Amino acid sequence: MDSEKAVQILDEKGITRAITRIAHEILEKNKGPQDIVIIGIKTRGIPLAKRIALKIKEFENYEIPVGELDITLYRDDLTKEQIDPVVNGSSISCDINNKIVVLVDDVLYTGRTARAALDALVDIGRPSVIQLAVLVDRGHRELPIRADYVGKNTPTSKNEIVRVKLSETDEENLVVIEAT
Ligand SMILES: O=P(O)(O)OC[C@H]1O[C@H](OP(=O)(O)OP(=O)(O)O)[C@H](O)[C@@H]1O
Ligand SMILES: O=c1cc[nH]c(=O)[nH]1
Repeated sequence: MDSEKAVQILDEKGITRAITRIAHEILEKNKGPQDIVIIGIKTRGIPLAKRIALKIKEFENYEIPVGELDITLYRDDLTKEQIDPVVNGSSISCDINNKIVVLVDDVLYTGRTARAALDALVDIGRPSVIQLAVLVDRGHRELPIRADYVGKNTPTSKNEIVRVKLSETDEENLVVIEAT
């Protein structure tokens, strides 16, 4: 851990256990893997989405399509001057119309990223249901958003930061809370 003030809340095994549980819960809630599309929100939602899909493949021998969503253009704090039409890193090659879309992100905090993701999704298609899976719910919602699947509920104070590190993006797997 880099910072002396950091407190580890999940190690590599804990992250894997949380992903395994979320994969089981997704299958249970939706009565199997049919018609599910998993979409990761940039940045760390994408590797988490792929890990969940891989678990479902292990359990059910069923390949769930995985997409990538860039919510940058849908942020509610984006000013007109910041809007750059070339910023669109979304990559969703499968049809999401009438599908069960499971959005995946690493941290749920104010809910503003999840809200932006909903806007981005409805511009792409009309899923039958949209669900939300997060590795960590740290509270402090500013919008009426809740997650359907939560790896770990972690009460935090507003002057803390939850930092998720994944081997795909950060070369290690852990979640820490840091004081700012
Ligand atoms: O509920 P919220 O208040 O919106 O906070 C949660 C979001 O904040 C972080 O993203 P960040 O904007 O830092 O981008 P990153 O994922 O690319 O690091 C995190 O990955 C979530 O997407
Ligand atoms: O603590 C936080 C808040 C938002 N996003 C994060 O990744 N961590």
